[in-house]
Amino acid sequence: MIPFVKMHGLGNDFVIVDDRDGAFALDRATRQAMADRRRGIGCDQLLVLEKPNNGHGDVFMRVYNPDGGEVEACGNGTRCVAALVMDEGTKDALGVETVAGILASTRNPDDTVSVDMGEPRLRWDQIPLAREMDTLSVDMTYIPYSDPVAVNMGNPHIVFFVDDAEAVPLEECGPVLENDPLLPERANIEFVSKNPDGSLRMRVWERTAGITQACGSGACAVVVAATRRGLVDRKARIHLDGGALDLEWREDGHVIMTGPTAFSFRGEWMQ
Ligand SMILES: N[C@H](CCC[C@H](N)C(=O)O)C(=O)O
Repeated sequence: MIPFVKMHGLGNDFVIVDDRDGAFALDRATRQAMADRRRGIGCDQLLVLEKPNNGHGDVFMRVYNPDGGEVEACGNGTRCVAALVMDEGTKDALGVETVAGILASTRNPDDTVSVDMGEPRLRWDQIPLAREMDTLSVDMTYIPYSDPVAVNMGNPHIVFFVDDAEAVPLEECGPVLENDPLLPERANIEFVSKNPDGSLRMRVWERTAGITQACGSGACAVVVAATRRGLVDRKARIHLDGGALDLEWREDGHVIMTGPTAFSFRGEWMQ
Protein backbone atom coordinates (compact mmCIF):
# COMPACT_ATOMS: atom_id res chain seq x y z
CA MET A 1 0.00 0.00 0.00
CA ILE A 2 1.31 3.40 -0.96
CA PRO A 3 -0.22 6.30 0.98
CA PHE A 4 -0.77 9.41 -1.12
CA VAL A 5 -2.21 12.91 -0.84
CA LYS A 6 -4.22 14.50 -3.61
CA MET A 7 -3.79 18.29 -3.92
CA HIS A 8 -4.23 20.91 -6.60
CA GLY A 9 -3.14 24.41 -7.50
CA LEU A 10 -5.90 26.15 -9.48
CA GLY A 11 -7.23 22.78 -10.62
CA ASN A 12 -3.81 21.57 -11.85
CA ASP A 13 -3.92 18.37 -9.83
CA PHE A 14 -1.29 16.19 -8.24
CA VAL A 15 -0.90 12.84 -6.55
CA ILE A 16 1.84 13.30 -3.94
CA VAL A 17 3.70 10.30 -2.53
CA ASP A 18 5.95 10.77 0.48
CA ASP A 19 8.95 8.54 -0.20
CA ARG A 20 11.38 10.30 2.12
CA ASP A 21 12.13 6.93 3.71
CA GLY A 22 12.88 5.41 0.31
CA ALA A 23 10.41 2.61 0.95
CA PHE A 24 8.45 2.76 -2.31
CA ALA A 25 10.82 3.51 -5.21
CA LEU A 26 7.89 3.63 -7.67
CA ASP A 27 8.72 2.21 -11.07
CA ARG A 28 7.53 3.79 -14.29
CA ALA A 29 4.58 1.41 -14.76
CA THR A 30 3.33 2.17 -11.23
CA ARG A 31 3.70 5.91 -11.75
CA GLN A 32 1.75 5.67 -14.98
CA ALA A 33 -0.97 3.52 -13.38
CA MET A 34 -1.41 5.92 -10.45
CA ALA A 35 -1.67 8.95 -12.77
CA ASP A 36 -4.22 7.28 -15.09
CA ARG A 37 -7.58 9.04 -14.74
CA ARG A 38 -9.68 6.01 -15.71
CA ARG A 39 -7.95 3.15 -13.95
CA GLY A 40 -5.81 4.89 -11.35
CA ILE A 41 -6.10 7.88 -9.02
CA GLY A 42 -5.67 10.40 -11.81
CA CYS A 43 -3.58 13.57 -11.91
CA ASP A 44 -1.76 15.98 -14.18
CA GLN A 45 1.53 15.20 -12.42
CA LEU A 46 2.74 12.69 -9.86
CA LEU A 47 5.03 14.29 -7.27
CA VAL A 48 7.33 12.14 -5.19
CA LEU A 49 8.93 13.54 -2.04
CA GLU A 50 12.44 12.33 -1.31
CA LYS A 51 15.09 13.26 1.22
CA PRO A 52 16.90 16.49 0.32
CA ASN A 53 20.46 16.03 -0.92
CA ASN A 54 23.15 16.82 1.65
CA GLY A 55 20.90 19.01 3.70
CA HIS A 56 20.16 21.33 0.77
CA GLY A 57 16.53 22.32 0.95
CA ASP A 58 13.92 20.83 3.29
CA VAL A 59 12.53 18.25 0.90
CA PHE A 60 13.34 16.95 -2.59
CA MET A 61 10.45 16.92 -5.08
CA ARG A 62 10.54 14.70 -8.17
CA VAL A 63 8.02 15.49 -10.92
CA TYR A 64 6.52 12.91 -13.27
CA ASN A 65 4.16 13.46 -16.18
CA PRO A 66 1.17 11.10 -16.64
CA ASP A 67 3.28 8.84 -18.91
CA GLY A 68 5.54 8.17 -15.94
CA GLY A 69 8.42 10.15 -17.43
CA GLU A 70 10.36 12.57 -15.25
CA VAL A 71 10.29 16.33 -15.93
CA GLU A 72 12.30 19.15 -14.43
CA ALA A 73 9.77 21.61 -13.03
CA CYS A 74 6.23 22.04 -11.79
CA GLY A 75 5.24 25.42 -10.37
CA ASN A 76 1.78 24.60 -9.04
CA GLY A 77 3.12 21.36 -7.60
CA THR A 78 5.93 23.19 -5.82
CA ARG A 79 3.40 25.40 -4.01
CA CYS A 80 1.39 22.33 -2.97
CA VAL A 81 4.44 20.42 -1.74
CA ALA A 82 5.68 23.50 0.14
CA ALA A 83 2.29 23.88 1.85
CA LEU A 84 2.15 20.16 2.69
CA VAL A 85 5.63 20.13 4.24
CA MET A 86 5.05 23.46 6.04
CA ASP A 87 1.98 21.89 7.65
CA GLU A 88 4.23 19.23 9.23
CA GLY A 89 6.09 21.85 11.25
CA THR A 90 5.93 25.42 12.31
CA LYS A 91 7.95 27.02 9.53
CA ASP A 92 6.35 29.31 6.99
CA ALA A 93 9.38 29.22 4.72
CA LEU A 94 11.35 26.32 3.27
CA GLY A 95 13.37 25.20 0.29
CA VAL A 96 11.89 22.68 -2.14
CA GLU A 97 14.76 20.99 -3.94
CA THR A 98 14.18 19.84 -7.53
CA VAL A 99 16.42 18.67 -10.36
CA ALA A 100 16.35 22.31 -11.51
CA GLY A 101 17.56 23.71 -8.16
CA ILE A 102 16.29 24.71 -4.73
CA LEU A 103 13.10 26.75 -4.85
CA ALA A 104 12.61 29.05 -1.83
CA SER A 105 8.95 28.95 -0.82
CA THR A 106 7.07 31.07 1.71
CA ARG A 107 3.53 31.07 3.04
CA ASN A 108 1.88 34.50 2.99
CA PRO A 109 -0.57 35.86 5.60
CA ASP A 110 -3.48 35.24 3.18
CA ASP A 111 -2.42 31.56 2.97
CA THR A 112 -1.17 31.79 -0.59
CA VAL A 113 2.31 30.41 -1.24
CA SER A 114 5.08 32.25 -3.10
CA VAL A 115 7.86 30.32 -4.81
CA ASP A 116 11.11 31.68 -6.18
CA MET A 117 11.20 29.69 -9.41
CA GLY A 118 14.73 30.84 -10.21
CA GLU A 119 16.05 32.43 -13.36
CA PRO A 120 14.67 31.69 -16.81
CA ARG A 121 17.09 30.40 -19.42
CA LEU A 122 16.71 32.19 -22.71
CA ARG A 123 19.41 30.94 -25.10
CA TRP A 124 18.17 28.80 -28.00
CA ASP A 125 20.24 25.81 -26.90
CA GLN A 126 18.96 26.11 -23.32
CA ILE A 127 15.28 25.80 -24.34
CA PRO A 128 16.34 23.59 -26.19
CA LEU A 129 15.57 24.44 -29.84
CA ALA A 130 16.90 22.30 -32.68
CA ARG A 131 18.79 25.17 -34.33
CA GLU A 132 20.16 28.57 -33.50
CA MET A 133 17.64 31.42 -33.47
CA ASP A 134 16.41 34.37 -31.42
CA THR A 135 14.18 32.98 -28.66
CA LEU A 136 12.17 36.20 -28.81
CA SER A 137 11.03 35.29 -32.31
CA VAL A 138 10.86 31.54 -32.79
CA ASP A 139 10.32 30.09 -36.25
CA MET A 140 7.17 28.09 -35.43
CA THR A 141 3.74 28.42 -37.01
CA TYR A 142 0.30 26.92 -36.71
CA ILE A 143 -1.76 29.07 -39.04
CA PRO A 144 -2.78 31.76 -38.09
CA TYR A 145 -0.50 31.67 -35.03
CA SER A 146 3.22 32.36 -35.37
CA ASP A 147 6.31 34.02 -33.94
CA PRO A 148 6.21 32.67 -30.35
CA VAL A 149 8.73 33.31 -27.56
CA ALA A 150 10.71 30.43 -26.03
CA VAL A 151 11.54 30.29 -22.31
CA ASN A 152 13.05 27.52 -20.20
CA MET A 153 11.95 27.56 -16.54
CA GLY A 154 13.67 24.26 -15.81
CA ASN A 155 11.25 22.84 -18.39
CA PRO A 156 10.66 24.15 -21.92
CA HIS A 157 7.84 26.57 -22.81
CA ILE A 158 6.71 28.13 -26.10
CA VAL A 159 4.54 31.22 -25.64
CA PHE A 160 2.28 32.54 -28.41
CA PHE A 161 0.80 36.05 -28.01
CA VAL A 162 -2.58 36.25 -29.73
CA ASP A 163 -5.54 38.63 -29.92
CA ASP A 164 -7.92 36.23 -28.21
CA ALA A 165 -6.61 33.23 -26.31
CA GLU A 166 -10.19 31.96 -25.83
CA ALA A 167 -10.58 31.44 -29.57
CA VAL A 168 -7.53 29.21 -30.00
CA PRO A 169 -8.39 25.55 -30.88
CA LEU A 170 -5.97 24.30 -28.26
CA GLU A 171 -6.97 20.66 -28.57
CA GLU A 172 -5.99 20.68 -32.24
CA CYS A 173 -2.89 22.84 -32.25
CA GLY A 174 -1.49 21.79 -28.85
CA PRO A 175 -0.31 18.30 -29.86
CA VAL A 176 1.04 19.53 -33.20
CA LEU A 177 3.06 22.35 -31.61
CA GLU A 178 4.26 20.20 -28.70
CA ASN A 179 5.80 17.82 -31.22
CA ASP A 180 7.24 20.42 -33.64
CA PRO A 181 10.59 19.24 -35.04
CA LEU A 182 12.15 22.43 -33.70
CA LEU A 183 11.66 21.06 -30.15
CA PRO A 184 13.98 18.09 -29.46
CA GLU A 185 12.55 17.70 -25.93
CA ARG A 186 9.07 18.87 -26.96
CA ALA A 187 7.57 21.72 -24.91
CA ASN A 188 4.64 23.06 -22.95
CA ILE A 189 2.63 25.44 -25.16
CA GLU A 190 0.97 28.64 -23.90
CA PHE A 191 -1.44 30.98 -25.69
CA VAL A 192 -1.73 34.44 -24.15
CA SER A 193 -3.73 37.58 -24.74
CA LYS A 194 -3.77 40.87 -22.85
CA ASN A 195 -6.96 41.91 -21.03
CA PRO A 196 -8.20 45.52 -21.04
CA ASP A 197 -7.22 45.84 -17.34
CA GLY A 198 -3.61 44.96 -18.14
CA SER A 199 -3.78 41.40 -16.79
CA LEU A 200 -3.04 38.44 -19.03
CA ARG A 201 -5.23 35.52 -20.09
CA MET A 202 -3.31 32.30 -20.58
CA ARG A 203 -4.38 28.88 -21.80
CA VAL A 204 -2.01 25.96 -21.70
CA TRP A 205 -1.31 22.72 -23.49
CA GLU A 206 1.10 20.86 -21.21
CA ARG A 207 3.71 18.52 -22.63
CA THR A 208 2.29 14.98 -22.24
CA ALA A 209 -0.57 16.06 -19.94
CA GLY A 210 -2.51 18.06 -22.58
CA ILE A 211 -4.92 20.83 -21.60
CA THR A 212 -4.75 21.53 -17.87
CA GLN A 213 -6.53 24.07 -15.68
CA ALA A 214 -3.28 25.86 -14.91
CA CYS A 215 0.50 25.61 -15.23
CA GLY A 216 2.75 27.44 -12.79
CA SER A 217 6.02 27.14 -14.69
CA GLY A 218 4.04 28.21 -17.78
CA ALA A 219 2.84 31.35 -16.00
CA CYS A 220 6.49 32.10 -15.09
CA ALA A 221 7.47 31.66 -18.73
CA VAL A 222 4.63 33.98 -19.75
CA VAL A 223 5.65 36.88 -17.46
CA VAL A 224 9.19 36.60 -18.83
CA ALA A 225 8.04 36.42 -22.46
CA ALA A 226 5.53 39.28 -22.00
CA THR A 227 8.20 41.45 -20.37
CA ARG A 228 10.65 40.75 -23.18
CA ARG A 229 7.95 41.70 -25.70
CA GLY A 230 7.15 44.93 -23.80
CA LEU A 231 3.59 43.85 -22.95
CA VAL A 232 4.01 44.08 -19.17
CA ASP A 233 6.55 45.67 -16.85
CA ARG A 234 7.96 42.61 -15.05
CA LYS A 235 4.72 41.96 -13.11
CA ALA A 236 1.47 40.38 -14.21
CA ARG A 237 -1.68 38.81 -12.91
CA ILE A 238 -2.26 35.80 -15.13
CA HIS A 239 -5.74 34.30 -15.46
CA LEU A 240 -5.72 30.58 -16.17
CA ASP A 241 -8.74 28.30 -16.62
CA GLY A 242 -8.58 27.40 -12.90
CA GLY A 243 -7.96 30.90 -11.50
CA ALA A 244 -5.25 33.55 -11.22
CA LEU A 245 -1.55 33.58 -10.36
CA ASP A 246 0.55 36.64 -9.58
CA LEU A 247 3.95 36.75 -11.22
CA GLU A 248 6.98 38.95 -10.92
CA TRP A 249 10.23 38.75 -12.87
CA ARG A 250 12.46 40.54 -10.37
CA GLU A 251 15.32 42.83 -11.37
CA ASP A 252 17.74 40.20 -10.01
CA GLY A 253 16.46 37.82 -12.67
CA HIS A 254 14.41 35.51 -10.43
CA VAL A 255 10.76 34.76 -11.17
CA ILE A 256 8.40 34.78 -8.17
CA MET A 257 5.08 32.98 -8.49
CA THR A 258 2.26 33.45 -5.94
CA GLY A 259 -0.96 31.50 -5.79
CA PRO A 260 -3.25 29.23 -3.80
CA THR A 261 -2.97 25.57 -2.87
CA ALA A 262 -5.78 23.16 -2.08
CA PHE A 263 -5.95 19.80 -0.32
CA SER A 264 -8.37 17.28 -1.87
CA PHE A 265 -8.06 13.93 -0.08
CA ARG A 266 -5.76 11.26 1.29
CA GLY A 267 -5.79 7.65 0.19
CA GLU A 268 -3.80 4.48 -0.29
CA TRP A 269 -2.80 2.88 -3.57
CA MET A 270 -2.83 -0.90 -3.70
CA GLN A 271 0.00 -2.28 -5.76
N1 LIG B 1 1.83 21.67 -14.13
C1 LIG B 1 3.21 22.07 -14.03
C2 LIG B 1 4.03 21.90 -15.25
C3 LIG B 1 4.19 20.49 -15.69
C4 LIG B 1 5.09 20.51 -16.86
C5 LIG B 1 5.14 19.24 -17.57
N2 LIG B 1 3.90 18.98 -18.27
C6 LIG B 1 6.32 19.21 -18.51
O1 LIG B 1 6.33 18.31 -19.35
O2 LIG B 1 7.24 20.05 -18.42
C7 LIG B 1 3.37 23.46 -13.46
O3 LIG B 1 2.50 23.90 -12.71
O4 LIG B 1 4.40 24.09 -13.71
